[in-house]
Amino acid sequence: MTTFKALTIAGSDSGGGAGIQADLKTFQELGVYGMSALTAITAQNTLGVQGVYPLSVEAVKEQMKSIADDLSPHALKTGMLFNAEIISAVADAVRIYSWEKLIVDPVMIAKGGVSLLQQESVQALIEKLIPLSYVITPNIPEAEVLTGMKIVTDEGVRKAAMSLHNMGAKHVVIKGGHAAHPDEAVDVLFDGTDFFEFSSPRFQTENTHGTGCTFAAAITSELAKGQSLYDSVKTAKAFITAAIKNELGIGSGHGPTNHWAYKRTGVSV
Ligand SMILES: Nc1ncnc2c1ncn2[C@@H]1O[C@H](COP(=O)(O)OP(=O)(O)O)[C@@H](O)[C@H]1O
Ligand SMILES: Cc1ncc(COP(=O)(O)OP(=O)(O)O)c(N)n1
Repeated sequence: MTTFKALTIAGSDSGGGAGIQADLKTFQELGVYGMSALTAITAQNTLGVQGVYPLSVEAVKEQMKSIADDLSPHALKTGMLFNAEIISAVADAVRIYSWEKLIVDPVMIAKGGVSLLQQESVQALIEKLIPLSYVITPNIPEAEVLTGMKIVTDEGVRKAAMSLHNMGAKHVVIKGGHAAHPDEAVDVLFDGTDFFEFSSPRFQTENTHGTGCTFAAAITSELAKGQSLYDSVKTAKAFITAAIKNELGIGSGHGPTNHWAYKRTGVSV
């Protein structure tokens, strides 16, 4: 039996709802062996981010080398990368180690407004990492920063997806958590030719901390297992919908999602 392996290159969320912790919980729930290369440590809880401590680029490089030397991943995702030096090191590693199926979740700002990516590093993301990506998974504000477009309509989402594809991303998934639809949360996949929509009811809840990380990690897990991108996004949408719907209700701010829910309850969308 093959053991499918996935790697997350991201920051630590001490509160366990987002970042590396969300990614590893998702990999585990979806039956994939999870590995991590930490880029930064955040002191964080459901109330916000209290501290950000980036690791040295050498520390990030060494973790990636250790993994490459022994435990080659079937797919990998990036989350919080924090600065241009780390972005460059990750892009180099993807090329040097011939890592395929790179999912770039272009994390920029945490819910409370704290920056998880230095503003001047956006260009490095565009020039170095996006062209290597198999899928990029921005939310709407991230897609706006990357494309320079203001996105207010469904047509705007599609134009931004085309623009990200033109930047070199093989596929684009624009997440709809921040869209204007009052009743639905709609994510849009663009494969360079066609658009596909994945929709769920929009839940009225404050407990959506880490939804973006979890959704991208679920796509990564399914791609690691060899599923098609369409099926991977479909499963990821069901996973995140179950995780939001069955909220844990912990913490007094924006609570984390429920990573157990998909396997325990199952949700088909
Ligand atoms: N209130 C909600 N109800 C249902 N699904 C949601 C809700 N908020 C976000 N989602 C879903 O969670 C995933 C992450 O979306 P989004 O919130 O846009 O990302 P991010 O956490 O990066 O800002 C997407 O699949 C989105 O459709
Ligand atoms: C360490 C770390 N990485 C990423 C995030 C952002 O997570 P996201 O899934 O976009 O969720 P919110 O921050 O919007 O709740 C993070 N907060 N911390």
